[in-house]
Amino acid sequence: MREGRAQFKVNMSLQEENERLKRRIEELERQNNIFEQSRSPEVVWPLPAVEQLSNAEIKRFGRQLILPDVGITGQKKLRNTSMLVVGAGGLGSPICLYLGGAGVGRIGIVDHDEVDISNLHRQVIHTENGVGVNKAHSAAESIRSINSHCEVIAYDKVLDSSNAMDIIPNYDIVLDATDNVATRYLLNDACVLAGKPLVSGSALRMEGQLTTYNYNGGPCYRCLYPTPPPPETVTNCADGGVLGAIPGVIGCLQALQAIKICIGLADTSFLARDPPTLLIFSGASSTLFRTIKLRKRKEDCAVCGENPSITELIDYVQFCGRGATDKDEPLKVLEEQDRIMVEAYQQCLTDKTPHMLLDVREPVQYEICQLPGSYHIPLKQLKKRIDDVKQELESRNLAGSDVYVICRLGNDSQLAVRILEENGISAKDIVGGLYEWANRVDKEFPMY
Ligand SMILES: Nc1ncnc2c1ncn2[C@@H]1O[C@H](COP(=O)(O)OP(=O)(O)OP(=O)(O)O)[C@@H](O)[C@H]1O
Ligand SMILES: [Zn+2]
Repeated sequence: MREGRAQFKVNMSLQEENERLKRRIEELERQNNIFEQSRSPEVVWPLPAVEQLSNAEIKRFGRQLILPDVGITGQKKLRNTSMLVVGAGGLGSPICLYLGGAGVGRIGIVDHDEVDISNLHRQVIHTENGVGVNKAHSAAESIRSINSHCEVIAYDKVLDSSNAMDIIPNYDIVLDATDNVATRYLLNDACVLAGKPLVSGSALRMEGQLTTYNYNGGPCYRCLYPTPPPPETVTNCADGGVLGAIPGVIGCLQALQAIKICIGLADTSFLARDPPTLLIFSGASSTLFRTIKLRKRKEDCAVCGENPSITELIDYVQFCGRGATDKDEPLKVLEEQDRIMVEAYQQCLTDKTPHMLLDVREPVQYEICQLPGSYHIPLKQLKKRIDDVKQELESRNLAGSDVYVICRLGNDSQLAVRILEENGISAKDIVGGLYEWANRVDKEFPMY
């Protein structure tokens, strides 16, 4: 018996070692790929400077060239500048289209993800034909079809601590078009270390924000936000929704800001004022735009301060409690015993196990689809409406029975279970929510 257990332990540690080595090989292959890419014979580093614009370029950029703010000098600067766009999603789409169209000489695009049909309402650089294609490659193709003179380099990988310093120092201006906190800190630190301005945007629901970090002696992201928010308080487009035109507006402004930095117009822009400014866009309000002054660079900032404690990239997944590919890493705030799989919940239904199903999605989502018999209270109202839950349990003759909690992806439902348990109601989370239900139990269930 004991021998069997010892053998089991040996097998486990061999298996773990095997997994670790596999991960290491993958990591080395990834780094090697980037190295190969940056050394590929067609790509010359740094971007070779062009002294004169060709007749074809003068014709193509005529409408832009006659602007006194641009002129031949500005157009040549664009031609001789390389910009890195991280994220080819809602923000990255207009950024890439306008930078490519404007005549930026070299554009690098980083994105590990593939185009999904639910991206197309806002990620306008991709098409239905591109569904399933890596977004960096899909965006690169679109730019090339708009401006074949633009040199586009697609990096079909996650930008992380292992590769950021191989990529970022090669570019003049960096644009953050990503959607997660870990990448925001990574980009910030990498841009400070490499001395690059970072044009940063964000968009969610009907709102967007824009600012430029590490530019003109201004603050970096860490000067303003030294510590990341708790992972469970961060919402992304998949959870919160977004109207397509919102990242459209912010992405266009990011492209404009990068162009202004490049041609030397940004110093007179409100975004480079002293103190620097954050632009807030509220798509639902009548005024649309407002600006707020940001604090100046912090002398004791951990990365851009006088005596920085961060002098190389750190582990941002650990620092933020959540990674860049948050789709693959659902929140995990509960212990196993407080959660059940969708198949087990289906079994509860078959066995008629006494329980109440609580759906904690927003009303607008609940209207789209719901499981029969579910009781609905949005997560935001749950704390105030605990008595309603208790009354509903009583009116269904279920007092003391478990409450099973469901949401769309299985994140909010975990937070709801915590609230219920804190209030003396026995509750369990349905892992992966309706998404997993639709995937594994009922293929006909509509998913959005
Ligand atoms: N560290 C990273 N490296 C490479 N690409 C990244 C990184 N972090 C985020 N991205 C990319 O940034 C893009 C952000 O796009 P967007 O905010 O529109 O969300 P999405 O992930 O495409 O959409 P949804 O959340 O609706 O599925 C995504 O394509 C994502 O893959
Ligand atoms: Zn700083």
